[in-house]
Amino acid sequence: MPAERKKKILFIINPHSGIKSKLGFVDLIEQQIREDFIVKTRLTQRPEHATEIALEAVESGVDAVIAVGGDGSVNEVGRALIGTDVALGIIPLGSGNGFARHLNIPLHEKDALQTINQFRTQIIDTATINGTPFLATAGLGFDAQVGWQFANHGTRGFLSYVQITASAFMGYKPKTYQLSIDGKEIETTAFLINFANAGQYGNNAWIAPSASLSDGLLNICILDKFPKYYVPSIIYKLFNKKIEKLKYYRFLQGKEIWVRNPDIYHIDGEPRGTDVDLLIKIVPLSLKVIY
Ligand SMILES: Nc1ncnc2c1ncn2[C@@H]1O[C@H](COP(=O)(O)OP(=O)(O)OP(=O)(O)O)[C@@H](O)[C@H]1O
Repeated sequence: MPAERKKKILFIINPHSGIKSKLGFVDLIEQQIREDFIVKTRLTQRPEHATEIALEAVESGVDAVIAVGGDGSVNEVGRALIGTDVALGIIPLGSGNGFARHLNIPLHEKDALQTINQFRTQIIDTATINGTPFLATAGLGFDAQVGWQFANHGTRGFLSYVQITASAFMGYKPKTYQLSIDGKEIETTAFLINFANAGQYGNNAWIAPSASLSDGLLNICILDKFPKYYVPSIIYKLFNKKIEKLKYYRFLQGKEIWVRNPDIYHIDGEPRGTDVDLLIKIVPLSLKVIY
């Protein structure tokens, strides 16, 4: 009987993500990944580089590309794999790691590497915003504000998120948005609006606890204007998967959403600006992931 073909996997390491050093990670891969895989590793040299490397890897016939980093890295690798049979693996070494946490991928590197050895896969939905793919969440309002400030902050990691969220909150004013969700028009003044494929921002802040990666729908989460004394309750509910019980929160579900000229937004935590309307669409069952 012919021996089973060895699977080819490429690790793409973002040295800039999170606060943990990636020095020594290549050695750890060599120690931990079983010999029945053919393994290569590459380091990114700049933003978007991971997408270029992953596209080349797809062309060369790999079985999986593993993003070593946070949600930004997962997005950059994942977008090259959408619609192919190549699996996305994740070693969560970012600041928030929201997508990996939603998939229950262990946060400890050695344990996360075991998920690659096991190579269990599932097919999930992804989404696009004006054609650019996202995997976990995209958002407007306060979400986008935090995304901008975090991208321009000198240091990464959870504590930087806490600092930035607190400073962005001071003086933040809710805005009015016009949306069309599967043809239904809505005008609303909101603190933030999140389009959730996966359930959390990262660091276990669950903005959409009931979001599913395989239901063919996005959760459109709206946090209305709220009095300041509600902040402790919002934080508690966000980190305990109870935000859907908050009276200033509501969510709808949809497949295709238009947003009229929102100014700034984020895609998987990475900030973007726009002067055109946004079209956000679910792409059902479009990406194979190792979980
Ligand atoms: N070599 C590099 N130098 C500078 N920036 C890079 C490099 N490679 C990738 N990047 C950029 O680093 C940014 C942050 O990466 P990533 O999102 O993985 O980590 P994080 O922001 O710390 O974690 P999380 O998104 O989970 O909070 C991304 O925008 C990515 O484009």
